[in-house]
Amino acid sequence: MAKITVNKDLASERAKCEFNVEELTNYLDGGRENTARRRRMEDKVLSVKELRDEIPEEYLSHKEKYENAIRKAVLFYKVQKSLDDPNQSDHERIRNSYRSTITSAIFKDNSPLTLHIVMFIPAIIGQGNDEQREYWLKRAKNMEIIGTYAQTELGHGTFLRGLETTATYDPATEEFVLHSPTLTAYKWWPGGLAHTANYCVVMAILYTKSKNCGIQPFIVQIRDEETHMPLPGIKLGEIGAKLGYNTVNNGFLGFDNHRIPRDRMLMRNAQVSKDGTFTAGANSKLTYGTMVYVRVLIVNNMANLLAKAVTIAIRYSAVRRQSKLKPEDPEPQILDYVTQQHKLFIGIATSHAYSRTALWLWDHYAKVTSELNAGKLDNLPELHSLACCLKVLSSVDAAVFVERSRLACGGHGYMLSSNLPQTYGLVTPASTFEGENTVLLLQVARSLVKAWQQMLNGRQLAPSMAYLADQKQLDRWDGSVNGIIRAFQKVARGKLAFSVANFEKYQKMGLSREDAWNKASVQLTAAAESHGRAIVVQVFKTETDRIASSLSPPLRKALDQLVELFTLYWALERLGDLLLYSPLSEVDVRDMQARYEELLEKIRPNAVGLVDGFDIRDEILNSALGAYDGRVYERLMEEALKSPLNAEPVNSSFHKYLKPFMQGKL
Ligand SMILES: CCCCC/C=C\C/C=C\C/C=C\C/C=C\C/C=C\CC/C=C/C(=O)SCCNC(=O)CCNC(=O)[C@H](O)C(C)(C)COP(=O)(O)OP(=O)(O)OC[C@H]1O[C@@H](n2cnc3c(N)ncnc32)[C@H](O)[C@@H]1OP(=O)(O)O
Ligand SMILES: Cc1cc2nc3c(=O)[nH]c(=O)nc-3n(C[C@H](O)[C@H](O)[C@H](O)COP(=O)(O)OP(=O)(O)OC[C@H]3O[C@@H](n4cnc5c(N)ncnc54)[C@H](O)[C@@H]3O)c2cc1C
Repeated sequence: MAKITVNKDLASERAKCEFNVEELTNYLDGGRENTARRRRMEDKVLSVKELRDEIPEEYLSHKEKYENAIRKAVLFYKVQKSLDDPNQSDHERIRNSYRSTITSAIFKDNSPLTLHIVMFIPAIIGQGNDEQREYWLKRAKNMEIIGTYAQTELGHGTFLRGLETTATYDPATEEFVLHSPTLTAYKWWPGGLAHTANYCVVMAILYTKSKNCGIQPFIVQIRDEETHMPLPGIKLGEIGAKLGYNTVNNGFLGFDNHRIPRDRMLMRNAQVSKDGTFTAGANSKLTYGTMVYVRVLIVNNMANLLAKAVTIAIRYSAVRRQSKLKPEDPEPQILDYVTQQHKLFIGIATSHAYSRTALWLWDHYAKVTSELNAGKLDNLPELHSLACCLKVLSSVDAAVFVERSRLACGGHGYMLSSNLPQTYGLVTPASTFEGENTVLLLQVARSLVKAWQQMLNGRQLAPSMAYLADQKQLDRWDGSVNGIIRAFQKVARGKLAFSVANFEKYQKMGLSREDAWNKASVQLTAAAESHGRAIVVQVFKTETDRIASSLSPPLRKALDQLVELFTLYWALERLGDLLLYSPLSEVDVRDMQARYEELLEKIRPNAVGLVDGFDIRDEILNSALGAYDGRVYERLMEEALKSPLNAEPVNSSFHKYLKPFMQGKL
């Protein structure tokens, strides 16, 4: 194997690291064996030469990008399938894949098969009855059919009860008639819908016996299995170029009285019998289950994407030298500027916070799902609320800290060859998809207001909200991490109390419940956000304490520093709230600021080790700035030379336009 020459600054950073990087990687993977398994899988995928791009994706046309993505998606799927362990349960498979970022080595802008894996298959699992699962899952898992999840319409994404696509049952033929009565009823957005999928799960308003029976899922064939032509009564196309996700093939779909057999309604929850009788499910919101599942997965996806961005930015900051700290000294590494540490170390801590939270949430999701399967629905509302608030916080924080990582790389962060803009393109839509963030915060607020009323009635609260009933005053600020967590809970409680009071006040003033809710909604969403912050900080601390207890002291210390940094960062960001709702004094604030700065200094020697610990290979980072060897300038030039404009010394436009223009002939 060729010896790698590592940039000397990066090499000396690695020499400084106080803990064993491999131990950190094993900790993140959940054990040495998991690290080994992940690496074996990466080796195997990366050994397939055809999965690499010869021409960087960004220089392909829109159509070429899609065709290239499909070529790779098919090959990638086959390689992955050959590595699949059939003895793993779905729960284990997903948990074990939480640290896998290998998809990024193949697609800078995501795969056109994403929705098949992430939503079509899970929708069949969650919404199909046993018979339907038996038939459709086999076909979907073998890739005999490719599907997507078609819910959003041109006119409605958030408000599901406002969807316009109808599925009207015709007992004479025992069929549903799918119809898009208006332009705004067209399905719009589903990934893979345009030219990839031949089936989809369509969410439509069911009408039977002339009654609206709410939104139900239908499995609908949209293209011929042989020719791939759209079926009669189906209008299909692609929605066009976007900020990111350009290889995901998002599409539109309209129905012109398209008929499907009765057994294509996914009937795990609600059913329509042959004569058109509708039987409702135990809870109509079980129909929304696929979204809950993806919201849970998004938390982890955000942690991984942020780990990528911050790895690139930290390594670059160790290599990049700029300006002067002291006139007599050489230019320092930009990582020595405390402002740079302030921009980036929080990204490392945040990725850790959400990867721990994501695993905790996934286990909680699996527990509640098995209860739901046994007909016990009590914990569904809390799961919905948790999935909403953690999806919101993880997507917001990831977008902010990925963009901050990009800005921290100066001009070079603007280059696509840094892979930071594309990474931002992958995180930012997560604030919109699977439930727009404000809307989800309002769902969380709704559950908090309900909990508040339950508390006043002396009823027990769900575990994640139990702190609301804690009436004890926080009479002394002790500044410890646990003390700050309690203070965050007091903030959430105080903001909730304030918004409930306002909500009630507006109603007493004569506003309807709905108008009062709308008027109080800025405060309500703020309370929901604070509730989420309190949960993330607490889960990060307790899960780190629980899992890291057996680690070596130096690694344990480094992880504790990240927990403390994360806690202090948010305390300082939310000073106004803490001053309002906790016994924080000016002296305490100054103390926290000093501790925060000390922490930056303590983390500084470990910064490169911490991102090396994420163990994200160069092929996955796909970045001229972030590669392990730190050959930043050489890679930037190598990538620049790949620009098609550099293939010839004079471009033909010179002769056609510039020269005549400059000579006054045009
Ligand atoms: C099988 C193998 C899989 C392997 C996978 C492994 C790895 C995958 C690898 C990588 C991928 C990882 C992660 C994924 C990353 C990226 C994702 C990729 C692509 C994303 C593509 C995007 C897809 C989409 O966006 S799909 C469309 C999503 N759309 C939405 O989310 C719409 C949002 N709107 C709503 O949810 C609802 O309209 C609403 C806002 C909740 C309101 O609904 P409504 O009916 O009006 O209810 P309300 O009246 O407000 O409330 C009534 C009552 O119901 C309760 N409620 C609401 N929702 C739920 C729910 N979901 N569950 C339970 N309860 C719910 C609500 O609280 C209220 O209760 P109350 O009356 O008691 O107060
Ligand atoms: C990259 C990407 C991929 C997607 N993939 C899919 C897919 O595969 N399948 C699919 O079905 N959909 C998909 N979607 C669609 C996505 O789920 C919707 O965009 C999302 O649910 C938001 O709906 P909307 O676009 O209608 O926004 P809107 O609901 O119109 O939101 C616009 C604004 O109105 C505000 N607003 C709306 N309702 C309220 C309210 N009740 N209270 C306060 N404010 C409100 C929002 O906060 C926001 O500021 C995808 C979207 C993106 C960006």
